[in-house]
Order: sequence, then structure tokens, then C-alpha cells
Amino acid sequence: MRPTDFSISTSPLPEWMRLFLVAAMLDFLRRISQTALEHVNQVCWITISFEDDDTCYNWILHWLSKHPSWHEARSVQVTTRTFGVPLQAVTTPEQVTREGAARTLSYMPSTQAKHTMWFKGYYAVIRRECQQPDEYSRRESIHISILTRNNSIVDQLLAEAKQFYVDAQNDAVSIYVQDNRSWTPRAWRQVASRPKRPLKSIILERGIKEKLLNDARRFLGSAEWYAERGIPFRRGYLLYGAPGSGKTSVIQSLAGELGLDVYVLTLNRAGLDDSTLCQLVAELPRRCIALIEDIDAAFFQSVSRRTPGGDDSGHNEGVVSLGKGGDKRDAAQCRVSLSGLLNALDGIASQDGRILFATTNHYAALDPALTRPGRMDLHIEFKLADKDQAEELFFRFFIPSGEENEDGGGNLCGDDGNTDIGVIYLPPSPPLTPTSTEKLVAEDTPHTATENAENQRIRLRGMAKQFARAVPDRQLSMAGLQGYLMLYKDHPVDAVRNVAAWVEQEIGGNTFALRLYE
Ligand SMILES: Nc1ncnc2c1ncn2[C@@H]1O[C@H](COP(=O)(O)OP(=O)(O)OP(=O)(O)O)[C@@H](O)[C@H]1O
Repeated sequence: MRPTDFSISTSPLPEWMRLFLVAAMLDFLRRISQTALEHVNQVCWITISFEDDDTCYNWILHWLSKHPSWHEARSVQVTTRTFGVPLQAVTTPEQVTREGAARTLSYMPSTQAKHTMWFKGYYAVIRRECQQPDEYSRRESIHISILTRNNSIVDQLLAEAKQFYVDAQNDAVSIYVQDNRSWTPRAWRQVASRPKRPLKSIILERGIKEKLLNDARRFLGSAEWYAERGIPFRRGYLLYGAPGSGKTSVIQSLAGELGLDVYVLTLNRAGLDDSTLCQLVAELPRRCIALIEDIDAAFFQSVSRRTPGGDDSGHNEGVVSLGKGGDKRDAAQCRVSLSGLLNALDGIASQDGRILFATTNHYAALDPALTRPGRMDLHIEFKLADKDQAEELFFRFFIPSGEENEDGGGNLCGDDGNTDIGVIYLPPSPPLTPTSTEKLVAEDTPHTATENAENQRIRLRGMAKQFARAVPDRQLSMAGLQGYLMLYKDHPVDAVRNVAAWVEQEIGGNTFALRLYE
């Protein structure tokens, strides 16, 4: 008998069983070490995750893009995304850009590799993941694992990232819209960050801006007052009137003054129904401006008095229509009922510090239930431009930057935004009233470096008055006038010289529009 035969025959177990036992043992050891590793990981690492449908995703991306560790990174993704902060705040370390300041590049973690960095002396590993659950949507997330047992490090990281972001946002208003990357919109996504627009750049009838600003400020500061009296802490503003009269602009400007972000609710968004609308509203932050633009158009396209799935043939409860044509596909896809919208409006206003703004060009077409006090507390009409507005627009358009505050004349609206409705007028500028364009042009010698700034303002005020004389009261929109002035950006004299002809042409061609809004 050979030795090998002997060993086989003397073993109490067959060969296959011994192999099985060895494999089982190895697997057991692997599992144990894996569990032990997981345990060590759990004990030694803290992982924080950020999903791209949440605002903090932008904070963290922006913070990472600025972190010095990207200088040494071996694999980074270059992006023109601004992470919701003003463009100038987002830069590569070397300010690399091919197209000048218009498209600034920044770095973000690549999805291809893990990144490592040090945060306050702690080692951190960063992973960025992208998923595409279906062809309509794409989800991103970032996971930061820090080698520490100290939870306060996480707090410090979050605080630093947020502060970074807030600093970059300092002079901007963030605009959020429904997240359109999924078929049913439920979440908000930041789409833009606009520079704060100074309230003084919006020229309205006397007292309107101040009324809005003071009312909103008083409201935001009176939570306790409402609570003590058991009155729902809500405030809604309906801005209605001519297109291009400054409704949207004033909301953006107020948002900047009040330090609130703007959440734009688009009711005729495909896929939106009563329940997703309520979910969206529930996702609004505590202090913000919720904006429904052209609320009448939303009615027409998508909002019906009947409940979704109700009887289409009902005579009294039919679709609210303004009598315009429309997109049947949208109407079919949007299933927001009037009662759903009313519930949503109450929801918007029901939580602390939310302010609702709605705009419309068709005030009369709105259902009284929508506009009743408690839902829309202040209704403010925006009219076509009057002569005072035209004059002020001209003056502000051409005054050199930084000098407008020194002008005393014709300040229509009390610019600091803090005055109450009684607006303080500064003394008018000295009279300068050229009676004809020819005279004005003759007087308009080129500006010289030595020309006194005060003289420039006086001259400009004179031109503004002459411009306003040619603009008929309440027949042209401020947007239209602004568009005209843009043609003469550096030529105020030409703007005055040609305004009469332009007005004639505009009014001749716009009689339909005028009839509509007069
Ligand atoms: N009262 C105003 N003062 C200064 N600029 C104005 C004013 N009204 C309109 N504009 C200018 O016209 C443009 C359009 O204004 P805006 O979008 O605010 O008008 P709107 O009333 O919201 O129009 P719509 O009803 O069509 O939405 C903006 O660029 C804005 O600067």
C-alpha cells in the first residue's frame, strides 16, 4: 500500500468533506473580518450624505469646489455650474475661463474616484454618486466620511459649508422651482441666484413700494401678535395690472430687502395635481416668498372647479376659462382643481413666515374665493406708466452709477424703502425746461471730465422732463419704455429727440393692447 492511499484511508472524513470544511471556515473568517471591519468603520467613521434635491447639496458642492484640497486632486470634474451662488463667487483656483467672466469654471468631485481631504486635522473621504432610476430622472448624492468619533466635527463642517454659501449669497436672491427632473414634481430645486435688485430701481406710483415693504416687514415681525390672538399667521399679496409694469421686479426686489428666497409655483406644470401640489407646499421652508405668476393663466390651462376625475360634462362646475385658446395636452396633464389650489394657498400661508405673492394681468377673471381677504390680503394695481414714472425711468437709466442718490428732484417713491406711505420729497432740481428737442440738442455739449456732476444731473433732469412730455399718460408700459431707452443706451439726447416718433408708432400699433388694459 502506498503512503497516500494510507492517509486517505486513515482519515475519518472523506476528501470532499474536508475541502468543504476548509471553505466554510474561510468564509466564516471572511464574514467575521467583514463584520469587524464594518464595526470598526461604524465606530471610527462618521458619514454624512447629501442628496441633490436638497438645498444643502449646493452648500456642500460650493464648499468643496473652494476647498484647497482640489489643488492636489487627481480626478475632478470640471463644471460651469454655479451651485446656486452668483457667478463671481464661483471660481477655479486660477480663475480659469476661456470666455471671460461669462462662464466661470469650478471643480466638483468626480464620480469616478474617491477623494480624500483633511478637515480641521481629520481625514475625510468623499464619494459622489449618480443614479439614473429612469430615463426622465437623474439623482446625485455626495457622501463624506470623516475618520472621527467626534460628532461635533460634522456640525462644524456643515456650519462652515453653510456659512460659505450664505456669504457667497450675500447680495443675491435664490430662486427655486418645482423639481422637473421627475415626472411628478414634489420637491424644490434651486435654479438661479439673482443679484438683489435695489428697490429704488423700480419706479412705481407714489407709496406702493413702501406700502408693500412695510406691510411685509410688519407681518414678518408679528408672529407673537398673531399667535396671541389665535389669528392664522398668513399674508398674501395679489399684484395685478398691465404687463411689463414691474410686478415681478418688485417681488424680486422685496425678496432681497426682506432676505427671503423665492419659490415659484407653476400650476400648469405637467404632472401636477392636488396631492403633489400639497406636498410641494409642505416642502416650502419656514420663511420664504411663494410666488404664483400669472395665476389667471394657470386657471385657464389647468385649474378646474371639479375635482380630478370628476364629471367633465357638468355645466356649472366646468373649467374656468378666460376664453383664450390653449394647449389641450397641458390641460389634460394638469389636474389641479380650484379647491386643491385653495387648500394649497392656505397651506402656503399657514406656516410661520411664509408670504404668498400672486400676479395676474386679468384681475376680473379670478374667482372671488381665491382673492378673498385671508388668502390675498392686499390687492395692488400696477398701471401703465404715467409721466412721472417715465421721467424717473429716463433719469435713472442715464445717471452715472453711484450718483443717483444725490439727485433730489422727481424722486417718485422715497427710495430708501423705509419711509412709510407718506413719502418724503426732496426739493426739486433747479428749473431747466428746454421747450424743444432742437434747443436741448443745442445745449447738450459733450460731457467733459471737468463738468460738474451736479450740472450733469441738472441737465439730465431736464432731458428726463422733456422725454416725459412726449410720453402719453398711462398708455405705454414701463417695460416698453425701458426697451426704447435700451436702443439709446449711451445717447440720451437721441433718446429724447426720437421719442415722439417712437410713441406715435407704438400707440398706433398697440391700440388693441391699450383697449385691453385701459
Ligand atoms: N415700474 C418699473 N420700474 C422699473 N422698471 C420696470 C418697471 N416695470 C417694468 N420694468 C422693467 O420691465 C421689465 C419687465 O418687468 P416685470 O417683469 O417686472 O413686469 P411684470 O409686470 O411682472 O410683467 P408681466 O405681467 O408681463 O409678467 C423688467 O426688466 C423691469 O426692469
